[in-house]
Amino acid sequence: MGRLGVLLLNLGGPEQLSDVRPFLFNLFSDPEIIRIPIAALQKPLAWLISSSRAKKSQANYEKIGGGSPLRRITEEQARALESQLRSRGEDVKVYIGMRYWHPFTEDALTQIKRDEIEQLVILPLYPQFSISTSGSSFRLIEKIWSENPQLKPPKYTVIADWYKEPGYLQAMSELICAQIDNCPNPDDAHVFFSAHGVPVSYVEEAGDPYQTEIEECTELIMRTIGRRNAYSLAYQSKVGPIEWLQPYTEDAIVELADKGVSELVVVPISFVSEHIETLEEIDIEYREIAEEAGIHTFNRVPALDTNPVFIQTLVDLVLRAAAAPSLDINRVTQMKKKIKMYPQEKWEWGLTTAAEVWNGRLAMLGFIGIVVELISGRGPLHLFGIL
Ligand SMILES: C=CC1=C(C)c2cc3[nH]c(cc4nc(cc5[nH]c(cc1n2)c(C)c5CCC(=O)O)C(CCC(=O)O)=C4C)c(C)c3C=C
Ligand SMILES: [Fe+2]
Repeated sequence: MGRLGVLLLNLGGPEQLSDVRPFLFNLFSDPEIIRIPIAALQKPLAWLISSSRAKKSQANYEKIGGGSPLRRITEEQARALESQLRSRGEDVKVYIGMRYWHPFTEDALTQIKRDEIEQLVILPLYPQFSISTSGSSFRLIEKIWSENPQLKPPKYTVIADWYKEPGYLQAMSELICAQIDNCPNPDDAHVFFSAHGVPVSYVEEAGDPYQTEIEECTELIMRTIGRRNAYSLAYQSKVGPIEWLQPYTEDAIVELADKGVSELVVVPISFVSEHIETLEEIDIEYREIAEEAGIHTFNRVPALDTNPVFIQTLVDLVLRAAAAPSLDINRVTQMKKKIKMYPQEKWEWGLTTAAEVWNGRLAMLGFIGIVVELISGRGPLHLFGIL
């Protein structure tokens, strides 16, 4: 084997308050995050939404010290993984490719080329696959390589998901058990998984396997724990007016309290590092909701960060992937996404799926117009200088 590279994919986060707005602009410019029916409107809409959300988002980042810890933690994970792999005799370099902030995926791929990496293992730091996370990064890599084919290493393989890995399940179980044992009545503690949500349409229309993988993951973790504690799953961090996966975390907490649950062990499930949604949303907002609802013990399970069992799992994943036949991005995406209606560009006459899609797109345009007017106080035609 020639020189091995590992590319860790992650979302990225603003490092200081002035980064928040451009970070949000990058995020909302991604059609895998917010799907604008007309591509030309993606950037103007991203600008509008990021501008209107920036203040609220900045206030939240301010509460956790003025920025996201994601870059620091991902760098620590990369260093830990690299040193473990090197101690196994591998000639390896680990890179970080963030989707929406520094260090960007584009820069990582350029550096990988410069370093003459011969075999690359692409490893998303998301245990479960979603179109909006790993899927978006895979699509970006494909785009960069198709525009600049010389950046593509001679050999590469992709790890699509890894939530079934025994080491990951073990590490999560140990962290959860420690928090169960910290409860006054450990047997009565309710294990409450909170996953980052996605819009329902991602699952029902675009075929995102995310919900299925999250559900399976919680069951596997509970089986690994092997205790009789009650458990449930809810979805957090909803953005915008459309329906996201339910139940929503804030509602589920109140419902559990109404049913008499008073000791909660809260498990962030879709991400392996501390970030704004653990440090602010769970630790501050949801804790407050729980306390008001009468829950007296709210033990949040820490993220894996550089947990040694977790890092060992990443080592095993990389070595196994490097030794196995290559999986390319298109095959992985096809395997993951059972697309029912997107993209749907070919027009057919009649009551066809294409007609439905275009009806939906036109309805969405009308809806976007209303949102633009609500946010800016001016109609879209005025706003874009058309009237
Ligand atoms: C598996 C994890 C994640 C999924 C799925 C996901 C989907 C998703 N997110 C948004 C909108 C926002 N996400 C934001 C930040 C953010 N999201 C994740 C993870 C997932 N997102 C992370 C790790 C972070 C960064 C955290 C940090 O520490 O900086 C934000 C910005 C923060 C805010 O303003 O609330 C937005 C907005 C959508 C729309 C979506 C699915 C379509
Ligand atoms: Fe998100």
